Amino acid sequence: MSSIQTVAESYQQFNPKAYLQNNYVPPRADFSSEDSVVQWKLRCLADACAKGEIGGHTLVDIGSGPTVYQLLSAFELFDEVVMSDYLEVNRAELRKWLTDQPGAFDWTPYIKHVCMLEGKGEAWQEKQKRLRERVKKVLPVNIHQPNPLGKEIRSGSVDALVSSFCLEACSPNMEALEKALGHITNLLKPGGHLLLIGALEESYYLAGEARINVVPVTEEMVRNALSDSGYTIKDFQTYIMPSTMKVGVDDVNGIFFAWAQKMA
Ligand SMILES: O=S(=O)(c1ccc2c(c1)CN[C@@H](CF)C2)N1CCSCC1
Repeated sequence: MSSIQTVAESYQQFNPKAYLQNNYVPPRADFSSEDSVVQWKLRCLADACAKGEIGGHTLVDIGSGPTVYQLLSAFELFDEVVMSDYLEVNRAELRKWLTDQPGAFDWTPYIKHVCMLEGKGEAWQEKQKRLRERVKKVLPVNIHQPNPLGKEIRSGSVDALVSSFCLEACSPNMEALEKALGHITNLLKPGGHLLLIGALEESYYLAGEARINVVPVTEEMVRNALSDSGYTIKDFQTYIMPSTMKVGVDDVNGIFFAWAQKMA
């Protein structure tokens, strides 16, 4: 069995609800503190999207998981958004929220915070409604395939990518991570943008019964991988996870945010 197959096996036990509870409610989702990781991450995304350099027709979110918050700033800049995940349980969780079904995760605090950051005085319900309308597809994805989204999305056709906690959490080793980065980069038009978020120096995380191995990466490793894949790095920020947010669900030491542009 290949090491990629081993990764796929470990994800069969993945529980989206447990993952959401571990990471997206307090203390990690603490909106009361400016120093919290949730405020830092939403600010990184909002600032990059406010520069006026990112935009176009199609935005693809690679490895969405069961979360939508990563798109709250970027989606406004595109006509269509495609979300994706390897697991049907995650795609189902996304569709539950996108169609406002009972039991869907409540992203309201995140939507309200991004509306505040954008400072347009917009009602959060309006942004929520627009995001739900803008997401046109929720597709299966496999980053270890040369065409991660199959025939649905052609190489060189995508204006921008977002990807959060995916590459390092779905690859057996750094070599496979770098190949996977190359696969998703092929989806981008030359000059297209990548907003990449991930865990620093994390070796595992828990999601219910699942214990997932993670490739521990440093800032330097991520910078080198992006450069080797033909990107110019436009911004790179790191957040050191405070002890109050180390709650036993993983051994993450920090979070990185990278804004990179595919060289023409
Ligand atoms: O940085 S988080 O605490 C976070 C969010 C998700 C994850 C981790 C950390 C670390 N392990 C990852 C394994 F894939 C998942 N965060 C949660 C609040 S919103 C911003 C992101």
